[in-house]
Amino acid sequence: MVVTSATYMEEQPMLSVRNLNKRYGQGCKHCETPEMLPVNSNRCSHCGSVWACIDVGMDLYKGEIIGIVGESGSGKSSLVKSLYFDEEIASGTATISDYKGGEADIFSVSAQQKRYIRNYLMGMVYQNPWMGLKMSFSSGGNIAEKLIAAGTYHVGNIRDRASELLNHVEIPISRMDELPENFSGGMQQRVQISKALANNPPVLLLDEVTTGLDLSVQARVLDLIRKIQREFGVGMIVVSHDLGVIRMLADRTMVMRYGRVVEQGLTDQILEDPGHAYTQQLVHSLL
Ligand SMILES: Nc1ncnc2c1ncn2[C@@H]1O[C@H](COP(=O)(O)OP(=O)(O)OP(=O)(O)O)[C@@H](O)[C@H]1O
Repeated sequence: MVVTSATYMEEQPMLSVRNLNKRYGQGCKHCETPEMLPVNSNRCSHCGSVWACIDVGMDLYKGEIIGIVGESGSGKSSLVKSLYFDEEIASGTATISDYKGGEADIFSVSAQQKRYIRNYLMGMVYQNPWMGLKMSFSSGGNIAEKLIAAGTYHVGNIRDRASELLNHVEIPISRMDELPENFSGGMQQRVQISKALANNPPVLLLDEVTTGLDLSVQARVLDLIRKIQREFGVGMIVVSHDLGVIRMLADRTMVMRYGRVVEQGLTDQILEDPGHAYTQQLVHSLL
């Protein structure tokens, strides 16, 4: 399944994903392929394996935000974690226009090339800041780690870039040498965002980044994400179970259930006039 929009059709997508399948567990003769499972489940009742993503496809264009919604366990996080190589996929392909002219399947390249892609071409912001930040490093040190991985070694340059990034996410420069452990949840998310942006990646993946934050703190992080989209033209995939977040951020939305994309389209259209019964249920639960 592929999300496209006439507005973007003339450009080359920054990120294209095709037929992505992700399974947790060894599988058995009853679940060798996801099609062998009933449509209303993605878990094998025989061996307990889960097909977390089934035949997922999308095209993400420059400066666009695609929202991914769905109830808990629908496969949203597995999708972005697979794209960031945190998880091994079972099958599928993905290309990035800034990588080898958009010709190479990023899932098939070497571990070293995957590290390159993670360092230069994609940034990831996790729901849990402990996954995205080293809490024993200062916030500046966290950004430095990402810069060093991409070949910036000059201390002065690193501090300048870290100051610029922290300033951008409204963390006082005076706190650059403090451990993020001592920061509030909203501040930790902003440090994570600055770290993810360190090497100007064209694609940013955000997994439930405002979940668990107070509403006012949440609003500030959402504003920041919008600002980054406007100023840097970064393409983003935003995972959220919260349709309010999706409404505010996403140009287009994919709705996932049991690992499959059940509906996709322009966000306004999906929220105003949901076609699939499951989306209708999600939208009505928000009202
Ligand atoms: N490490 C894992 N091992 C085994 N199964 C997993 C693992 N991670 C996720 N799953 C299963 O894969 C399916 C999809 O999980 P995933 O976390 O991607 O869903 P989600 O839509 O992001 O849910 P949530 O909103 O609760 O984070 C679920 O059935 C989940 O139990």
